[in-house]
Amino acid sequence: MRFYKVHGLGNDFILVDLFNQEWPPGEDLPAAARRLCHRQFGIGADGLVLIQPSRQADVHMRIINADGSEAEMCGNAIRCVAKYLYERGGMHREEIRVETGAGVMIPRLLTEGGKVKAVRVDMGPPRLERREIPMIGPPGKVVNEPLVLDGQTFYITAVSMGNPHCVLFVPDVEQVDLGGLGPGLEKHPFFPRKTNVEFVQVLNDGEVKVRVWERGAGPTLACGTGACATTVACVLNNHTGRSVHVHLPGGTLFIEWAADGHLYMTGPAEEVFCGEIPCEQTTC
Ligand SMILES: N[C@@H](CCC[C@H](N)C(=O)O)C(=O)O
Repeated sequence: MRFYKVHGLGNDFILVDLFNQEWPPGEDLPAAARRLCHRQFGIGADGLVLIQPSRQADVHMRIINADGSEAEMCGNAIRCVAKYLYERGGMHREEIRVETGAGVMIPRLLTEGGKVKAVRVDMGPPRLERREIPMIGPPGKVVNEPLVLDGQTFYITAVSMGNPHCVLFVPDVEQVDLGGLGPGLEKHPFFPRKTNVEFVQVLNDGEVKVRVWERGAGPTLACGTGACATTVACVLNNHTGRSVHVHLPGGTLFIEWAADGHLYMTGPAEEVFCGEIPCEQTTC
């Protein structure tokens, strides 16, 4: 099977195009993702991304986290998918419709001299009702609400961008014990489908610094849906305006929560190398 190694600000993926090759019949997808994403025993990645035919859009994108769980949506992967389709998939047009577990998203290629410089994605509206996150508790939005973990109280804002996010504001992201707090918050009983976690330091009205603990992948260098959820949380807590530069360990995403209620994410996408996975190695 041919694959492409791609990343968005260091959030890296193994991209497999299933338009012209078949996923081996009977091959267990979660187990294959765990093996292929392994940093020492596999190719190494935060997730496995499959591109398949779709009935409602140009393509269907599936994202399997490094632990084998399937996510509804991935912001960094969708930019990589759009760039791949433009450059290698014969979809040489500005807008591509991508079906995801969170609905149809629309990436727009920003080109210069025929080369993709960045991708701007219509990420749709955020979902804020508690049951839509999903999160346990009474109806309503979850804005700056207390959550207790190991006897410590955190104030969280919950946002779904199709996938769940728990946003916490901190004075200094560098002081956060990501490996200590991340897993406990990800698997907190309040979140029946677990959650991604963003620690956010507000720099000014239009800039924040973020460190992410991703559901199913652990600490990553960037998270597109996380940057969108962060912007929404910032606005709901009166910390920033609606256009925010989100600085992540791997680089910066520009997020706008527009008047139409949709989030628009702009950032780069890179292809690093391609290769082939011998059939027997996809069997775990
Ligand atoms: N890195 C992604 C999100 C990937 C999925 C996430 N780990 C989940 O399980 O929801 C992004 O850029 O949005």
